[in-house]
Amino acid sequence: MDAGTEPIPSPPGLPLVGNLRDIDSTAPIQSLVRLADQYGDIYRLNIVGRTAVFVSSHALVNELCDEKRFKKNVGSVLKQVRNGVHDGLFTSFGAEEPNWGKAHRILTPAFGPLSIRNMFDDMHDIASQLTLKWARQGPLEPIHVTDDFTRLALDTLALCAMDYRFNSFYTKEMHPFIRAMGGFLVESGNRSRRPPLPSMLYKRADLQYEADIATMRAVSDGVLQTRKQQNPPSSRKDLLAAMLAGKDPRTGETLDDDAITNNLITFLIAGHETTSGMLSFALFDLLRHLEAYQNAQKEVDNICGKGPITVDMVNKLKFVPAVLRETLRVHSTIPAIGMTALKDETLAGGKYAVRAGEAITLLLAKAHLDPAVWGDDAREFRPERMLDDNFARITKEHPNCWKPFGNGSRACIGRPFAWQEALLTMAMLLQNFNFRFDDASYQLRVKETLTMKPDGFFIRAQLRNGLTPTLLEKRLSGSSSETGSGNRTPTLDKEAALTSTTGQAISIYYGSNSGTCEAMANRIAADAPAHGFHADVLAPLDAAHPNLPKDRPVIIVTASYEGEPPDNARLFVNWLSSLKDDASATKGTAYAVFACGHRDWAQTFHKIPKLVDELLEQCGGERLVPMGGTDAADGNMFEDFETWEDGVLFPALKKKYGGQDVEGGALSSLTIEITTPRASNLRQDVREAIVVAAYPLTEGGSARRMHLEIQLPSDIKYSAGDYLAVLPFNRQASIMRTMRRFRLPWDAHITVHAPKGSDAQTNLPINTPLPAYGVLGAYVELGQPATKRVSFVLR
Ligand code: HEM
Ligand SMILES: Cc1cc2nc3c(=O)[nH]c(=O)nc-3n(C[C@H](O)[C@H](O)[C@H](O)COP(=O)(O)O)c2cc1C
Repeated sequence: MDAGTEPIPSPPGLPLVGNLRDIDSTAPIQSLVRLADQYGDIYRLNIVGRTAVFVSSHALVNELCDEKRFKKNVGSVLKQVRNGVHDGLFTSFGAEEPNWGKAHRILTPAFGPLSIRNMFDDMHDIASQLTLKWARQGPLEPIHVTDDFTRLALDTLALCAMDYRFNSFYTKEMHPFIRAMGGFLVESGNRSRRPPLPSMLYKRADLQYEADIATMRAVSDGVLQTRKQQNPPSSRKDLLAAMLAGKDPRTGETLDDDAITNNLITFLIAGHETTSGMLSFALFDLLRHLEAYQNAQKEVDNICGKGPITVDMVNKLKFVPAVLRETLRVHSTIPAIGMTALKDETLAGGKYAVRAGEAITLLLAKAHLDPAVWGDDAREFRPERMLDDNFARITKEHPNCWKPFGNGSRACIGRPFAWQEALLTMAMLLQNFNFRFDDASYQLRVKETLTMKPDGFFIRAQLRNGLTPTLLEKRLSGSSSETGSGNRTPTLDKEAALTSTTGQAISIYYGSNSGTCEAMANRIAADAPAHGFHADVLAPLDAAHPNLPKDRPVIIVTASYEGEPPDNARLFVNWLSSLKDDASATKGTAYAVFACGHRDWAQTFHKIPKLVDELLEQCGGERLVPMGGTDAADGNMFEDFETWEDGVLFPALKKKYGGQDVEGGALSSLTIEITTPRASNLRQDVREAIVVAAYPLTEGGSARRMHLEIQLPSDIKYSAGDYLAVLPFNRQASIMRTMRRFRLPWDAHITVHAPKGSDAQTNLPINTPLPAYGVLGAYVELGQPATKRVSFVLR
């Protein structure tokens, strides 16, 4: 013990095994929380000769979140998980392993707001599968909530990460990968608790363990190699694509195949139980708190109505996110995180000593209930306290009081992914069902594996408002137009934006890891000509160091990451910070700053843009307009940005530099071309005509005959004997039936390949992917009875 410190309380232990028997191996976290109730906010255990410290008050957790003094500890279970995924992001020892930094920098953009938004359609696909399953099972069937949410989380991850379908909702048997991963995780836990007995005793378990690892790696590697060999290369923008194409901005290196496989498996491991646990607890909490349930459902009804749910709707929800935050506070699915001191340290103002390298566990399951932060009703589920403003206030007043996604540089990279998926799923379920407990007397039991989840929790789901499974299917599948391109934020072509040279020049810089600020900077450049300006520079902020233009206005759009600059703004921010005592260093530079951030990073919200804005003024620059800003949590980033651009930035620039609005001056790389590919797939001498009148000639009972008047193109004449072809336009019900028959998801695309070298005589579009819905709707005849040969092929 260090001089002047007190001993850390410790339960009495037994010889050799120490406190091993104080811990129930099937529910270790619950044992640790009970020990905290008994021994206080900090205690030390001795487990078979190794000591570990456990803390559970907010004050101590806050102290331990200081990454200058402490770092993540890869504990005994994670060390075992390393057998399967080596130095993948979750299990890596951190900065000391180069692959961690490399993967972290390459993958951060892939989890940025734009990328996650673009995954919405895939998430919608899998959430629809879950919703339809529950609808088709009917209200009498008990639903094993956690199992189905695990299917959802795994299938969503596999589809969004690597375009792979486990199809867990369609098969009774689990996919071999999922079976292997389950076995691998359970055995990793078992191995971490094994008494030190000869390895012969574990031979069978060890063999199975090795086989499970081999299965997981073979599946991931297969997906990776298939993608690499795809010709023409895949145009998908998923996590695998980011890993294959991404270059580390610091070293210029790429990830090798091994690192890609490690991280693909890591995402599946890190993301499935955590997300499934959060959703399961959220549904449990809502069912136990009917007022909150009704509020959440009312909000979903108001925002999403009865139609297909879009990403913009999900981003407008306020109460449902509060439900998820409160769920993660009361039931952290990762209930503890491990830290260790970088050097010998004292805690609580010098009261307790801990040694460098000693395991310190932050018991979030208890710290999240600290009355010092959350008040006397800390144990109660009250989503209202987590509504945006309150949440921002509490997390600002009590830094690090809500840590379900971990800490600092080792915090969860998949958080925005899990958040969007969970909000969409909750919204879709509340929109379409009323839920009740299968057993009204169910008392929450918590099952501990690597994460926490409700045990034996069953519900029943009744479709709302007279919906039937068939109607529901239509409602869900009607979403293609709303959730397709309309959700994507247009990116503008940089070169096009820089071609204009008329009007006053402006220089535009961005600090951006995942593309949002860059897209906004592009937008300013593209819009400038319409206001009588042109962009002569459009570049990352680092390009502006160590010289900022003084002869033209400078516009800066930047984000922050854990309070640090984005990767392409580090040099600039360092340089600017070094000038802070020189009141004339940026004299003559007129500037405007726009800030992107996320208020969940309460301590460092907009930190870098604010710093840049202040430093530029401090060093003699001229602030043209007050800093503008937006919060990714609100989901209106581009709306906020446009309001600032049109209402503040350009008016101020025009006032100072005399720019004039130019009609038609706006540049956009997006142009619209309307084509009728069906017509162009016909023979060249075939033309389309218009039906101008159609009415029945017969009355009910007799065979139906129609009078049709057809207007030909003006340069075409019809002679008796000329062909008139009627092209199909199939009913929605027939199209949907066909899609079901072939198990096509609503957003499937079809490419019809002609045999190489053949001159295929067909009206079908060849070698180009088209939505299956369109092909079945307008290219093939579904109304005719199938011929014998067709029936034979379909059998
Ligand atoms: C509600 C859902 C989730 C929760 C509560 C959660 C929680 C956490 C926590 C607490 C950590 C830090 C662990 C530690 O300090 O040892 C973490 C790290 C991580 N999570 Fe998540 N997670 C969730 C979803 C996801 C998803 C969906 C993915 C993948 C798409 C993911 C990928 C990761 C990775 C790769 C790390 C390691 C990051 C690093 O150290 O660089 N997580 N997560
Ligand atoms: C790992 C991580 C850390 C973040 N840290 C902060 C932060 O400290 N302060 C803040 O305001 N926003 C923070 N954000 C939010 C981003 O700044 C925000 O999403 C921004 O729009 C990203 O811009 P970009 O896409 O141009 O990189 C963080 C986001 C991530 C993924």
